[in-house]
Amino acid sequence: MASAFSLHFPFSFPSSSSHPSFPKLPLNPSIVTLSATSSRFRHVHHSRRSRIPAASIAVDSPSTSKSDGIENSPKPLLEVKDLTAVIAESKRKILHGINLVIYEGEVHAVMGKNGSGKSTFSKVLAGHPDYEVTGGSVVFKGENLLDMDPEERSHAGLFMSFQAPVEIPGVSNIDFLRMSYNARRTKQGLKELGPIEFYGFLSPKLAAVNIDTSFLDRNVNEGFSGGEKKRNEILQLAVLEADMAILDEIDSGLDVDALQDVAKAVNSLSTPKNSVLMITHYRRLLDFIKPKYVHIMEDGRIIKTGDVSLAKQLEKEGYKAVSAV
Ligand SMILES: Nc1ncnc2c1ncn2[C@@H]1O[C@H](COP(=O)(O)OP(=O)(O)OP(=O)(O)O)[C@@H](O)[C@H]1O
Repeated sequence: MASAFSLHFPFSFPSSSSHPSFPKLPLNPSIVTLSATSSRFRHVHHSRRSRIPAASIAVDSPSTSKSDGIENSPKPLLEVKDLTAVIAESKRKILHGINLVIYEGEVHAVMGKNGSGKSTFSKVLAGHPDYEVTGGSVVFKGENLLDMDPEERSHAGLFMSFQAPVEIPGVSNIDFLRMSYNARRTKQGLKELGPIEFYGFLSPKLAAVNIDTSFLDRNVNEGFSGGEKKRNEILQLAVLEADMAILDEIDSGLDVDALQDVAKAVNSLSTPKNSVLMITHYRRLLDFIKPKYVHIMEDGRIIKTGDVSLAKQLEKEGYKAVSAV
């Protein structure tokens, strides 16, 4: 389902980054929207401030290859256990118990029929206020993600790219990127970068994503084509150096060249420490960004996990070949 974040965008931002009333800047436009609407979300979780130790989560799925106890072996980055969620307004149950563990350095893909709950899953991870978590747990970098508001999730290193990136009238792309970047640096106890230093940091990233410098002075996503918005999302990801990128249909609406650019940029950001969870309908994306695991979602659950051959089977035989019903 297409995200309606842009329709709900409630802020009217000042036209300049130097405006004094712009104190808390979340780390991407989607998160801006989420933060602005997250009071209901906070209610749902009653601000439980418990920190669930990672060790308490043991998910038995093919994607949960256990750490071998060697000091430098990959650590789990995201651990989702029996996650259930409903639509806040109607209480309709959408997620029926998701189990998934993603280790550092891993790329996972989630595929599934329209309406199977893929976007809902990603939005629940982002803390979208349209959904209430009704059960289960999500641990990110050893901390209880469900206790964090959307902005905190973003500061913690979670990046979400949504199907329909939001537009932010009155805020230039470069101001937005710099403020977002500095907000995370501040959280990390690092000194903010001034405009010139930031431009030096940004320039190679523009080249990697193949975005023209003229996009920096335009308002965030305003008037951008679908493909330009997706590239811009990846530019944000590159700037924020997130630990975990959740990319919801990053391939939709992209021409072949744009798809390759975006994929190349995502791949260039990959390190042994960060991970990607991508939602897609098409195997062609997996030719460019190669996942270690492909998960099939059906009716709000992961019903099957395999490697990329699962996506090939889907393409040939359709979802009936893997359906649980
Ligand atoms: N905010 C909402 N309000 C009402 N219904 C919703 C909302 N969010 C999700 N749904 C419903 O939940 C179900 C799962 O939607 P979701 O967008 O997660 O599916 P999806 O697997 O991402 O689909 P697609 O492949 O078409 O993008 C759908 O029936 C959808 O209509």
